[in-house]
Amino acid sequence: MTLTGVEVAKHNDSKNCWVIIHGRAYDVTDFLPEHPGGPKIILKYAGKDATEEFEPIHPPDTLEKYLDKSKHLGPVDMTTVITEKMEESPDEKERQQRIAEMPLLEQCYNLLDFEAVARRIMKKGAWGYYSSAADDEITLRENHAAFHRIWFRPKILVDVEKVDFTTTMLGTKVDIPFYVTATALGKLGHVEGEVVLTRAARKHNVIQMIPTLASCSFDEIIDAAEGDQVQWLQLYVNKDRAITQRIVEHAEKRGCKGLFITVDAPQLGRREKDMRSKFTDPGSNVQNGQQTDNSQGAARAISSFIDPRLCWADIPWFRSITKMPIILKGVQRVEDVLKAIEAGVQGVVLSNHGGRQLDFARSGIEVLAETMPVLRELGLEDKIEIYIDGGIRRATDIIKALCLGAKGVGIGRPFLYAMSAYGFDGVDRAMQLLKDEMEMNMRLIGAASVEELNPSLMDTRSLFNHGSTPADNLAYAVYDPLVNPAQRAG
Ligand SMILES: Cc1cc2c(cc1C)[n+](S(=O)(=O)[O-])c1c(=O)[nH]c(=O)nc-1n2C[C@H](O)[C@H](O)[C@H](O)COP(=O)(O)O
Repeated sequence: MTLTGVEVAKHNDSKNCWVIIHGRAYDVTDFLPEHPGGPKIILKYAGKDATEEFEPIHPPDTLEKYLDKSKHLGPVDMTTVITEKMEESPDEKERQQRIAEMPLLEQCYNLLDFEAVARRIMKKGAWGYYSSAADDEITLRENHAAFHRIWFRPKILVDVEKVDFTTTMLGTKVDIPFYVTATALGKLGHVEGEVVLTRAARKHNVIQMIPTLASCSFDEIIDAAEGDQVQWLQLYVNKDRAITQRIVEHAEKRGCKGLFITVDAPQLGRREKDMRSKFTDPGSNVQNGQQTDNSQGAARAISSFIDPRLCWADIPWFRSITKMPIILKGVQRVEDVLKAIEAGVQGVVLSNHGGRQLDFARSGIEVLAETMPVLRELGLEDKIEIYIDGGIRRATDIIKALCLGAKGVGIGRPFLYAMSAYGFDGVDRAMQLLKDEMEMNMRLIGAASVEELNPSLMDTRSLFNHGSTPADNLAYAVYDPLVNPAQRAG
């Protein structure tokens, strides 16, 4: 039986709450207290069409999987639904104007150009989620700044007519030593979400790491791959291990070639830009009488399932449930790299989650520089594949990582920004720019293949010296220079 918009609109409060998603009505009254994002955001759409808000945050099979069938109320005649077309706010009008004036794709010459465009044209909530990092975002900026403390010692008179920067990662041959790392909620930036990254990864023969918290369903992303395209799974371990086992076994069955267990997020970091952008709207009637839970940015809202008990004792269990190579993503000190080798995993990603977790964690490149000499001294450098991510924006950053001994690097935000601003063409251009930079810089450093990249090509003496810690933008923005009490009194 087809419902009308008027009928759905009658069920519009916390005692009786129906919503419309993709033209079908659902009774979510009983689900309100269980919603990881809190009841508030659902009640805002009680009795209305919630599709636009639902879409970027939830994979399409969410309601099928998690809402009892008895609550699926059937189709709604959408011609009878009164959509409150939010009168375009002045902000939205200005944003549309910036989109109309945005630079041509060809005017983006490097990965940071995409960030500049994305910042101007993305919706506040989406920009807040992608760009945010933990606390004062010092580590976010350190990730990029650390590369600027490493200088090259290039060789000359080397025949570099032919430069080959292909390599292998976990046994897969790739065109260039980077992969698309896991970044959640792809549909915040682009209506198609993560499958855009899948198509670009295929075109450039690089690997995509599929996030647990993708907007697209896992199977959609797998199905978007073609031929022998390789994908890895990034896993947030669920408190309910049976769910985790199901996810891992399904990923292996669907052909994933690596299990990247995220180990730096027993709780998601406090990302204030993300939190702020959740409450830029002038508030809504649903806050009346509701304890406003403003601790929820998108991150907190979608991550309450993550298990903070995850520990080294769990690794044998993971090895028992899958044949996929296991990589620990988010390792931040050499002692844990040694433990990872002992635990028998195949790799680590030296990473601080793009600065989104522990602020003042060191950059992946610095931890790499700490790690490799120790592994070489112990004769362990071939026992495990080492990756890094965080702040990689130039091919010279990739080359520095490989010179220090990394197998490859993960890149996150740049591809999100390129996708959000220009869709597939943006990601395609971003990857091609890196390939062009890689070819040029390998020639200029005097290396014809990745095998020739080694520590002697660099001067890393300043790398460990944090004298130039990134400016503390937030504190300086609010810092009150009036130090003399008399002045204050004035
Ligand atoms: C930018 C970004 C990064 C996220 C990310 C979402 C965004 C928008 N998310 S998060 O919401 O939970 O934090 C994930 C995630 O799902 N899982 C994960 O392992 N890393 C996550 N990361 C971290 C990512 O995998 C890389 O470690 C990080 O992005 C590398 O730094 P750059 O962005 O500077 O390349």
